[in-house]
Amino acid sequence: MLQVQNIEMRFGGVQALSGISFEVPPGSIMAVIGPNGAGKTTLFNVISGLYRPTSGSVLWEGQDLTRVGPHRLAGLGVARTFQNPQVFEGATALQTVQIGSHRFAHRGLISALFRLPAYRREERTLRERSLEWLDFVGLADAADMPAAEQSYGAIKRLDLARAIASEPRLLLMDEPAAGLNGAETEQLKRMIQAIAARGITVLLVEHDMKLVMEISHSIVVLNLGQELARGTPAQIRSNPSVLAAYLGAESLEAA
Ligand SMILES: Nc1ncnc2c1ncn2[C@@H]1O[C@H](COP(=O)(O)OP(=O)(O)OP(=O)(O)O)[C@@H](O)[C@H]1O
Repeated sequence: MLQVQNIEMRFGGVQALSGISFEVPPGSIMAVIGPNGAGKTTLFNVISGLYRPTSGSVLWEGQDLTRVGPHRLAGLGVARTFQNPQVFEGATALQTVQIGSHRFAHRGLISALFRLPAYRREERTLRERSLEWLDFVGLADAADMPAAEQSYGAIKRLDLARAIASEPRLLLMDEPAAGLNGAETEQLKRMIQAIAARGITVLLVEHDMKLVMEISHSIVVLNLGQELARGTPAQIRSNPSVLAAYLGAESLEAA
């Protein structure tokens, strides 16, 4: 269970977030939405350990993520994707995904240097697992191609495969649909649903209202750093203050 508890974030005189609390039950999909400047990115950065909040905590399986720092997330079963993922120059698609699974590598330097059988076995298993995740995001054919030469949409899918390869129990997604076309967003929707169906908890920050309405079990609407509304897609869609004041009837009706 992810529990966001009374988060407050101040940047100098700017109150970016105040009194933000919600829970995400295991295996469910929760979306954070809101107009520009609402505080979504700030909240995402707090939950993913990038920002230390002014006050409040983010509990994941009893651990406070605001105290551990982003580099320790994988060890706690937490992974994140990026709005604009960077890939290593010269790395293949498969190698990019393997970066995600490397935390499962137990063999040390000596066995790597001498390529001992146990090391080779482990390498083969990690490679096979990474190939499975590449296949999951529809990129099996690109395994040995340079990651950097993939399309923007494919690099985002690669980033998702990298995150999932660490076998997280919680997946944080920063604007997964940004920059994707309709077909790619539809594919993303099925992937997120498949991920949640495996029992992985998903929290996403997203602007694409159609996607949010279709996949979320629960939605938090932020405005000016505060919670404006929270509920199921149907509740949010018919919430007059959300509709009228912040998202605009058009974008919700289109969803
Ligand atoms: N590092 C920072 N220093 C000062 N103010 C900041 C900082 N980061 C965010 N803010 C302010 O906090 C508020 C919330 O910004 P945030 O980027 O979290 O909103 P958002 O909902 O993600 O917006 P968008 O949809 O445009 O990405 C804004 O007023 C912003 O100017």
